[in-house]
Amino acid sequence: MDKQGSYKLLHQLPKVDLHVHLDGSVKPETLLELARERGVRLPAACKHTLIPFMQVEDSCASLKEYLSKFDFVLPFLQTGEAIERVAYEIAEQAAEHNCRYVEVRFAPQLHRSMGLSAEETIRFVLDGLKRGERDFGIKARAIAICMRHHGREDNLAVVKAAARYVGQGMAAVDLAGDEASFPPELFREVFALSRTLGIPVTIHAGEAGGADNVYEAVTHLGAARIGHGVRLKENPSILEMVLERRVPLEMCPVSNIQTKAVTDWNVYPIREYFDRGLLVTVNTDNPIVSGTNITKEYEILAEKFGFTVSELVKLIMNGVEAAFLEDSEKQSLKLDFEQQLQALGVAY
Ligand SMILES: O=c1[nH]cnc2c1ncn2[C@@H]1O[C@H](CO)[C@@H](O)[C@H]1O
Ligand SMILES: [Zn+2]
Repeated sequence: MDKQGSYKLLHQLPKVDLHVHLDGSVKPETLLELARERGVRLPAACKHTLIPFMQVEDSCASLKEYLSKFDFVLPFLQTGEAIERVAYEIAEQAAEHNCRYVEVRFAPQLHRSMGLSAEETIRFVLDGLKRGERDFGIKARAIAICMRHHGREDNLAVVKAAARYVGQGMAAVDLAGDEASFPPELFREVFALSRTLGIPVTIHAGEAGGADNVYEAVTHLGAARIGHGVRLKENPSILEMVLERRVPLEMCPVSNIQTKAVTDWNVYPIREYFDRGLLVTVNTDNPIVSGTNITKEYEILAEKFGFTVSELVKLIMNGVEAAFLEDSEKQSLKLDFEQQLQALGVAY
């Protein structure tokens, strides 16, 4: 199939995105409006010239440098209206790529400088996602993030607030931020609370830290999924454990190259993981910061790693399987995907 034909098919395939950050997905045109409403002048006046301030450069040397990009947008994501809108627009952006199910993650404590409580931030994000579900015909859930550089109290408060919204659109809790400086063992108490309160856990691990962090996340923090897990290959016995326990990996190819989780595409282990039978899923992480979208992620995998259409569909269905959804909801999502694949004439 030619390049255009294959992009078209990848675009049409029903997809999921299990790992997308709210503050990494703000459209430049939206940021311009949010700044105007607040009476703040941005360093660029149109969406094209604003992009370089929001998007990471090819020269990005580390996760830490990548994370500095978020400082630019966060000041404008401090009101209920702003975060409701951005959540809604993520549902819209997902639907534009036939992404039928999306789990949007955000850190409540990063949206409180104008007085919102953690619970209020959650309510506004859930409202935006529900409005998006109605208007764009997709399914959306939220994940609340604890930040590695935040204190124990702040993170415990996130878990408590999130647990109150389980069953109302809140799917799980996560740990994000600077992995190299804050290893997962510092957060045992925080995620013990999530187990007590019965909210599922996913942890960013094996991105800016080694495979040991994946081990810690699964065995001590109770992670049911791992964000990225790129560096899992550094320890074959930990890889074996992840395989045996069938812990899905939320891989985000474009972001993983930018943050230097690996040095280059030729050592990106996604093909190796897939062939070993790991439950690899494909996600965007931060569409605007990374300059990506879910179709592009699959296109890169087809181009660089020779994934066939049926292998790409397997990756997609891994994502459906790994979704933080009730069994009955997952079954109906599966059915929806099978019908769409059949209509596209794609074998599954
Ligand atoms: O790939 C990542 N690894 C670790 N942390 C991340 C990544 N992408 C975004 N964030 C962090 O999560 C916060 C809440 O969404 C963002 O502000 C950013 O600091
Ligand atoms: Zn992430």
